[in-house]
Amino acid sequence: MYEWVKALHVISVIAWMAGMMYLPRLFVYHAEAAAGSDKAETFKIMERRLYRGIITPAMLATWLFGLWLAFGFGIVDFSQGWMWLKAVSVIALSGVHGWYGSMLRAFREDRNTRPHTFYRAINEVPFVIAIVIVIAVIVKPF
Ligand code: HEM
Repeated sequence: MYEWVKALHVISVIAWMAGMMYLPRLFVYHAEAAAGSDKAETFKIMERRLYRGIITPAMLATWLFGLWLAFGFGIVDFSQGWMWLKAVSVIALSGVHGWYGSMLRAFREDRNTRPHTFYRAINEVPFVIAIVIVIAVIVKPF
C-alpha cells in the first residue's frame, strides 16, 4: 500500500510541476498581448483552465498523498533534517502557487502592469524549488 500511495504522490507531483512551469509561459505571452484583444481573451481561458483544472487539483492530490505517506504508515522519521527542508520547500512552492493565482486574477481583470520580462524571470522558480525537494527526498543529505 505504501508503494501505491508513493506512486500516486509522484504522479500528482508531475502534474503539479508541469502546470507550474507552463503557467508563467502563458503569462509571458499574455503580457505581450494588448488588453481586450482576442489573443488576450484566449490566454485568460487557457490560464483559468490550466489553474483550476490541473494545477490546483494536482497540488491538493500531492498534499493528500504526501500527508498520507507522512502520517499514515508511521515509517517516516521526523528527526531527520531533510524532512524539514522538504516541508519548508513544499510550503514555499504552495506559496508560489497562490502567488500565481493572484497574477491570474490580475490578468483576468485586465489589471496586469508587469512586463513580460518579469514573467520570464520567475519562470524557473518552481523548478529550482523542485530540484531542492528531489535532492532532499532522494539524496537525504542530512
Ligand atoms: C505537498 C506536500 C508534500 C508532502 C507532505 C510530502 C511527503 C512525502 C513523504 C512523507 C514521502 C515519503 C518519503 C520516503 O519514503 O522516504 C514523499 C516521497 C516523495 N516526494 Fe513528497 N511530499 C510533498 C510534496 C512533494 C513535492 C512538491 C515533490 C517534488 C517536487 C515531492 C517529491 C517526492 C518524491 C520524488 C518522493 C519519493 C522519494 C523516495 O522514494 O525516496 N513531494 N513525500
